[in-house]
Amino acid sequence: MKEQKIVVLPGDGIGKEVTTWGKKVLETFSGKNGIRFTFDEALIGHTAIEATGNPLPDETLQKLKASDAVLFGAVGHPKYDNDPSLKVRPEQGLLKMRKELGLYANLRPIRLFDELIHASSIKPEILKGADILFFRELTGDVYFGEPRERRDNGNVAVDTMIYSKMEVRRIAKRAFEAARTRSKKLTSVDKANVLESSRLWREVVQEMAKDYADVEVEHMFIDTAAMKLIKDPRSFDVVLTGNLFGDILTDEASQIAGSMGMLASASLGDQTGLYEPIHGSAYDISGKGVANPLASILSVALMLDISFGLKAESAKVIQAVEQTLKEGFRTRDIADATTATDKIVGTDAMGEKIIKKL
Ligand SMILES: NC(=O)C1=CN([C@@H]2O[C@H](COP(=O)(O)OP(=O)(O)OC[C@H]3O[C@@H](n4cnc5c(N)ncnc54)[C@H](O)[C@@H]3O)[C@@H](O)[C@H]2O)C=CC1
Ligand SMILES: CC(C)CC(=O)C(=O)O
Ligand SMILES: [Mg+2]
Repeated sequence: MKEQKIVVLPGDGIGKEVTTWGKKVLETFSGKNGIRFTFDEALIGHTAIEATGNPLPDETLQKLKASDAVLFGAVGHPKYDNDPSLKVRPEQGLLKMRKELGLYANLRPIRLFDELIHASSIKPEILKGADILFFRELTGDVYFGEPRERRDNGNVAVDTMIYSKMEVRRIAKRAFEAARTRSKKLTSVDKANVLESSRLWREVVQEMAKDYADVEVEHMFIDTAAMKLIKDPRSFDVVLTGNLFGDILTDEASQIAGSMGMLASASLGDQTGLYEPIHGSAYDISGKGVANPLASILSVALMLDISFGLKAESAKVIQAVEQTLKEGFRTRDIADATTATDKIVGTDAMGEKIIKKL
């Protein structure tokens, strides 16, 4: 039996609540098909700052580097959001983790389950059939660029938007390869009419397009992409973009799937893979037992497939989600206000419904 080490990082807020269910899903597959999962929990974010003063303690980083896959929840706490002057912040732990593990490719599938077509605020006839795969670059851009500082006695703030050709090439390669296995259409999103880093981005994608003549490439400015995503979501298939634009566009795209609580992601590089919902710690609903655990559970489906090649098991998780939605069970974020047929359940009841089907 092959042993695979999973590091679980619940993090903060609803991160803890939903990761419990992602982990339980993994447990149901352990010891089957020649793979046994072992679990090791570690600290990150506000929880880690409270315990150690560090949002990504060395002990956590060592465990992550020795892992076969990581299941992450979310970080963040209102204490820091309400006081921008604080120097040590939970999100620094997340950014450092992505950088240290070389997780440059963030895959964010926008999967619309038919059962949730009325949960979205977009009209069903605009949505039906929408299916998008985002490739968000994850270790570059303005989130990491230097200098990043205050000047002029704190009266001026500087961040640096920066990309190298190498950084663009490696994420674009993954997006082109994925486009080949899907509808052979790739939309690269930038702001090349204004930003030099975007002009470099576009130049690299144009150069690479020559090697992927079978893929239709479209270049779109971020402002137009934000508009078209809502106007005509079916006109997108694979979307390639940078760290900042990808962060924003995928939160927007969560409304195609019905809720932030439905979007899973995989962060990949050359070492271990990390799987996490796209949402944050959602302190507005934390501790109430209402968070949707399906994004964490669907992140585990991505892990089973991508990190462990367990395609049938991954499909089984997705089917369990689909079936549970067909039966009418909904956390309140995906409830359809126009019908009385939804059965509203909390985080744990939703998690249990899924586990019973595996
Ligand atoms: N990957 C991460 O760890 C991320 C961390 N953050 C951090 O999280 C904190 C809160 O940020 P927000 O801007 O509020 O973004 P958020 O993603 O936590 O929440 C945005 C909205 O979506 C709802 N929501 C999110 N996940 C949900 C779920 N599973 N079920 C039901 N509803 C859900 C929330 O209730 C809220 O109304 C901040 O400190 C932020 O820095 C934000 C995004 C990602
Ligand atoms: C700290 C942020 C970059 C987290 C976030 O919003 C994300 O990764 O989507
Ligand atoms: Mg985000």
